[in-house]
Amino acid sequence: DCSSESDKSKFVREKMKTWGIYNQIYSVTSRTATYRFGICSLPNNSISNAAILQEENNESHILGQLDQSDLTGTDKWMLLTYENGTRYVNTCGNKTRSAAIIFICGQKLGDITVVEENCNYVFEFQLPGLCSTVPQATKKLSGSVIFFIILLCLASAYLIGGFFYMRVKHGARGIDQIPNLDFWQRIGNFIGEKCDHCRCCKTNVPRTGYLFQESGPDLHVMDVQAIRYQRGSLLILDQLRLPDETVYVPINTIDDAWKAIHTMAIRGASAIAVCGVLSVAVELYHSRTKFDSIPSILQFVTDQLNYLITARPTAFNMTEAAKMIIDYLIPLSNKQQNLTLYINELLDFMEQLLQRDLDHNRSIGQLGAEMIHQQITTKKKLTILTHANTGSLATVGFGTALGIIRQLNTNNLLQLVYFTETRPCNQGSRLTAYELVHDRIPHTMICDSMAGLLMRTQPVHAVLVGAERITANGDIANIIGTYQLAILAKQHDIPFYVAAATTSIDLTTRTGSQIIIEQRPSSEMTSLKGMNIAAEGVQVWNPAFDITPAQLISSIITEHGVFKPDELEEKLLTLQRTVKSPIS
Ligand SMILES: CSC[C@@H](O)[C@@H](O)C(=O)COP(=O)(O)O
Repeated sequence: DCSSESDKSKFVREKMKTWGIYNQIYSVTSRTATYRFGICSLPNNSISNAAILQEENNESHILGQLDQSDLTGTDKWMLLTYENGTRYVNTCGNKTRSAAIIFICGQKLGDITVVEENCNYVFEFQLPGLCSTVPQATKKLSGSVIFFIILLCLASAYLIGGFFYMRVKHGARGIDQIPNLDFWQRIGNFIGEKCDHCRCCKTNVPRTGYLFQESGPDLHVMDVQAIRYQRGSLLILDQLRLPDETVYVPINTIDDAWKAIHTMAIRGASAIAVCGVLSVAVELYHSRTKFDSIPSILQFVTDQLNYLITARPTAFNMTEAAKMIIDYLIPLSNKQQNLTLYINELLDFMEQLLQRDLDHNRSIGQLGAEMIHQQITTKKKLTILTHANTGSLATVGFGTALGIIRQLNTNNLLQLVYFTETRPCNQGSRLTAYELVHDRIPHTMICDSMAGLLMRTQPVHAVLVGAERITANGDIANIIGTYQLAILAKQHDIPFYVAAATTSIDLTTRTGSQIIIEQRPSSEMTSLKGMNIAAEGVQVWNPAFDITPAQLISSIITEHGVFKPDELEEKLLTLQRTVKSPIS
């Protein structure tokens, strides 16, 4: 029996009796020895008073005496020690052997681990009775906890299910994967009054961001955006960093815009025009108090718009937008004498360009998809070849030629779109690829030099490109490589379509030969991402655009209809006579 009669030892002894280990004998074998011990009892009645016996190499040692025990603990832990065992000889300081049994919470009753067996002996003894003392059955959940758990499960199911639905069905990425994002933003009022993609905006705020879905066309917030604007602030997606990084950079001044257009951080005829005009709007808005007269504003706006045209002169859209704004301003200068109202009206007018471009592209998409579907008689879905980037990144949204491809895909008429990588600046492999992957449109990329073989060996139902400028006779200037595609299309009897808004049509220039072709730096050809890919000192020629003559073009698809190149001038003049508003 354990001899101590302290209160603690009595308490522990009673507990041990309850759990059925009191007076029991146990054994454990380590790598070097076997230990037999009794819990407050003798493991071997023939060796009197020996509470723990160690058997090692045919020798037996007593590790502690029964009448030299101590028993202590609480209901979470217990400790049984024995002392005054066999004395060590010439080791461990010649002291007597002693041992401790630590009782710990564990599910296997009587499972013993030898923790220490060098001079001192320590054992761990698993005891389920030392684990939680609260019986499971008494842990009842309250009604509100159950309700909360159900709510949590439903919310998780909604979030996880919604997340996958948005991702898989709609191709959503980033924050757009949150189900009903629009709704939560609106009820949570998470976006303030000057918000750019919510429906909570006050209705008297001009529709300056093209993401205002309620009143504008249903351009989805997930569409790639080249331009983000609200009054006083303009951001562009830096296309030089695509597809590696999606970074929006602020355009605070007209100079910022000129540089962004010139370096092609923003490119595409429509996007250039909108970015240029909105940079004037932003600078005008921030410096509005500095103007002291209406003629000074008129002068400022005219000069700046003309300056912006020089950033990339081949594209006509910037010239057209500049002319339209100046044509609007001159009569307004006579009509409106209040400086603040004059500036506000001007800003409203410039901001309408966003919506106009989007409307144009939507119409081009629909008219183009219809026309191609009617003209190309095949039972199969269509395979289209396109060049450069003419999508959301080249415009305010949706795109011109790529807009038609989007529409064909939506109408389930598209089998595949081939697109060229578009050397030297890779607008195809960097930008068109980015949009096609984003929109999950079936696609295959080719090098520019593969177009001939492709048309000869694979079914290609149409070639579809955009335009930087269309002259009165129906010639077009477009990104370099367009001309050779038109010749190849002719050779292989494939229709060659051009998609462009009427804002790209320049009736003041008669033929393509009069168009000034922008020359780009040679580094665009000799290096890639700052790495040399051509021999040092090589001489290069790098025209950004080429001219495709009207006779190689099957049709030109505009927002007002599909025209043959030779009927374009007459149709446009008729339209200009009938359309009243300069923004149409
Ligand atoms: C609005 S898309 C029409 C053109 O801008 C497009 O085809 C094009 O040529 C773009 O050229 P880029 O040199 O990338 O500005």
